[in-house]
Amino acid sequence: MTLTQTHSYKELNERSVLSYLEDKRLLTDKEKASCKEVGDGNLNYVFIVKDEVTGKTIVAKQALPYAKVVGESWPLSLERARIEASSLKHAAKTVPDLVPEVYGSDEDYALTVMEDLSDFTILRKGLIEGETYPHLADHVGRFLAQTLFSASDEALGPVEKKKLAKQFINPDLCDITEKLVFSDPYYNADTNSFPEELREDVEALWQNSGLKFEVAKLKKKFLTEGETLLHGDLHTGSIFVTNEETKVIDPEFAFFGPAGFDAGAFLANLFLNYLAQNERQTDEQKKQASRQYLLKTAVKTWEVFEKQYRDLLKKKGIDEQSRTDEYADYLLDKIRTDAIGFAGCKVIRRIIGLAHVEDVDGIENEEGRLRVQRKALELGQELILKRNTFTSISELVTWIGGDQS
Ligand SMILES: Nc1ncnc2c1ncn2[C@@H]1O[C@H](COP(=O)(O)OP(=O)(O)O)[C@@H](O)[C@H]1O
Ligand SMILES: CSC[C@H]1O[C@H](OP(=O)(O)O)[C@H](O)[C@@H]1O
Repeated sequence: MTLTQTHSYKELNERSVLSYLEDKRLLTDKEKASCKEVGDGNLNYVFIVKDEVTGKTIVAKQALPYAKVVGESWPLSLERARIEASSLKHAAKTVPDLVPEVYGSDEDYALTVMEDLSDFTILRKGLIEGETYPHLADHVGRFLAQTLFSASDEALGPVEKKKLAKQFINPDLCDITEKLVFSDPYYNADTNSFPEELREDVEALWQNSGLKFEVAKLKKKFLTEGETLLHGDLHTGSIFVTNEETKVIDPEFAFFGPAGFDAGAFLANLFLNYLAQNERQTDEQKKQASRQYLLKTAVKTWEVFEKQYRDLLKKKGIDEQSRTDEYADYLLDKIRTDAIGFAGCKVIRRIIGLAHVEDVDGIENEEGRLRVQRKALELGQELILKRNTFTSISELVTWIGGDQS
């Protein structure tokens, strides 16, 4: 549903969002409702609203005209709210069970009203606690296969694909990724944030011209290869989980980019948690169990993705060229190699760049935290430099398990 657009943008708060929702008939009576802002992300407000008359809860997410984490000095287009709502609706066509239902969106207010997932846990938080989720790999593998295939040239044909791509031109948010993932961590940028103790390691990375050349190639892919519609920021803070279900949220970075980017982001965040568990978990058995789970999840996610993507190409590929086994081999090799390289960039940005992850930064023991940060920098660089040498994610994970203990 498109909510009637008769107003200009206003930043909402816990009171005014209730008036707004009552006005749009998404709430019975604002006097019999409660609201809490719970946004812990870098960019937006997230209001959880309870209608005390019906007992139902909904979520209203509003984009701010600037990056919340930085402040008004970093202006950002409100377009991202439309892109997020459109992306969720697009994903719902193929994986309705893996995204929150969108009840309405309002472009003027940069607002999306959606299903409340408060009964779920943010995957990053669960993994930090050493939790495991039996269906996660199946669900994320299916999410990747279905969403990446459904917007590709092979599924839509070039004309329909370009028409869809027009709706997901996302310059501001792509610019954030271009800077924070592919540029700033590789020189002495103001946005960077790392402890002084890491300076030597970071400066060595800045001196590594071979590495920087490979990052430049990966950045070029991100800038120019509009293969399919991406989530654009598929880290473990963008995934809600229970033991049975998985929901992918927060696709405001969606755009047409290289197909390996989302898998790379997901793998990078599993690997960061894997490294962090070494210092977080004191019980040796539990440590091994959770680390094994993380590596197995990486492998299984890829296997599910690859099998389903191959099936989709074969059954739904638009022309004969895209239905051959040779073409599937070629495409999946490319996606895997790119994904490993992007994973490396995503690991490095979380150590050197502006936005860090709780998995690592939340390690209380400073020496332990620095050990993990150094391991992550090593791993990130190896992923980028060796991305062409791995013939499967299973081979990559075996190497990580043996080398990066
Ligand atoms: N549909 C939802 N149901 C319940 N909580 C949500 C929902 N969407 C977001 N949240 C909460 O808000 C937080 C920030 O949401 P997110 O979409 O990641 O915002 P941002 O774009 O600012 O990163 C999430 O970590 C989660 O705690
Ligand atoms: C200035 S935005 C930094 C960072 O935040 C985004 O993540 P999220 O919205 O999930 O908090 C994205 O990863 C950006 O690179």
